[in-house]
Amino acid sequence: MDITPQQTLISAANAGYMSGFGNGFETEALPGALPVGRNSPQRCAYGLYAEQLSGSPFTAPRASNARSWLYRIRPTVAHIGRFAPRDAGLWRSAPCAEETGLPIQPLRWDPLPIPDTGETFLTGMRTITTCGDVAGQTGMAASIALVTRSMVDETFWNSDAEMLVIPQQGRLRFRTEFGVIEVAPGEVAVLPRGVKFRVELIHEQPARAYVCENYGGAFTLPERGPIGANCLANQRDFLSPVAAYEDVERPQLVVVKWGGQLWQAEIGHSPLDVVAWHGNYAPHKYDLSRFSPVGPLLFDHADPSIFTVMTAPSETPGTANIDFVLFPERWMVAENTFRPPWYHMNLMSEFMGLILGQYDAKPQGFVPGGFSLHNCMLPHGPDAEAFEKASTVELAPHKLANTMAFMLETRLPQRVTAYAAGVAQRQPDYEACWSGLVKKFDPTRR
Ligand SMILES: O=C(O)Cc1cc(O)ccc1O
Ligand SMILES: [Fe+2]
Repeated sequence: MDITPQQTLISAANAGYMSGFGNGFETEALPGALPVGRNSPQRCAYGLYAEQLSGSPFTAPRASNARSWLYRIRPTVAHIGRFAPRDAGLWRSAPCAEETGLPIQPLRWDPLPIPDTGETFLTGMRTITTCGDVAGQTGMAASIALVTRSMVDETFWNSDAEMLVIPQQGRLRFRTEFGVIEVAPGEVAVLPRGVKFRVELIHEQPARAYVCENYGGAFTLPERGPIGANCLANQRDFLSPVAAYEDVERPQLVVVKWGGQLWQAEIGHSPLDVVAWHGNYAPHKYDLSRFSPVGPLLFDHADPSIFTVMTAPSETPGTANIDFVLFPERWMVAENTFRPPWYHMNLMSEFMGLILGQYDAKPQGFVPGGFSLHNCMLPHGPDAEAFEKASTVELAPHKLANTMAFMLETRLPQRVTAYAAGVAQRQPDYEACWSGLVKKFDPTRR
């Protein structure tokens, strides 16, 4: 693990992970820093302050109750000065009813280019869609982060949302108050609401990442139903970091997203000062290649919900605020079946991205780093080329290799930002991909 010259990392254990989704972890960077058998001793070891971070109401049912205890050099109240508003650039939050002039239609974009300017994870955020309302703790935003430089002497927390980061190019290091997480394309990181972090590039290679802000209840693993205890995303493959802290005294910027706006304050020390922590509210990462897909073994195309990696439920059973769905490498074996996605319209609103390779329903035009939006009750499905091929090909077992697409599916219609509507990478003629679907009907031929 690299230590940038600006950092003064005191603890040695800064690149380790602990396994398990939502486990009750405990980890300490100095021996004996964690109190034993209690949370709030009269005096903590090493002169640390005890602080609780609650990701759910105290009274939430056990299955969704999330909190951690942090033992830190200074409590968070000592990490904030007087906050002043900060320009959010192209970062937007719901409700965001910008005038776009776009008619309703499926939309698709080419990858946004990595800029020449120095952009951090915060300044490089470009929001594409929003839905719901941050103040109502419902809905989400889909953004692309274009990162060309590391954050230095700057930390951030998001009071509005849990953040799911899906790198597509370049690697990212999240120095969080819980420890260090590194992710590469093919992996994802989840930063729970309120967790402080700084984002660095690895070897200063620029990065492009899809970012989902979940304004609602936290992502969890989907129920497995008849699938049983194994396959899909397995608990043990989710990794949370071991404790690592900075004892740094120099000017720092603290940036907070709160109420759909950015705020910043200057302080004199690093807020990433947690020496030990325990609990089940913590950032984590997941390697998408660990997802074990389950699908139709004989005929037909199952609903894409079989590929749900994580789900953020709403109050209505089975109606997710967000489903994070992966279309991974897999064998296609169904007999006498049109194997790609069927044509359909849907209550849910679908934002899709492509991490690598090619997506079977859209062999052309949907390229790695690109994204599409199939909104509530708007038609979509395979393009004409995919239809032609899939309805004439000889059906042998076939491996869909070199492919990794994902979908953020939300119950709420997504609104496109003015930036995304106007950006040069929006494909003005996306719907033309279906224009070759000509009438084949012939009542005299079965
Ligand atoms: O390609 C898409 O748009 C996503 C999608 C995948 C699938 O397997 C079924 C329906 C669907 O919309
Ligand atoms: Fe769909």
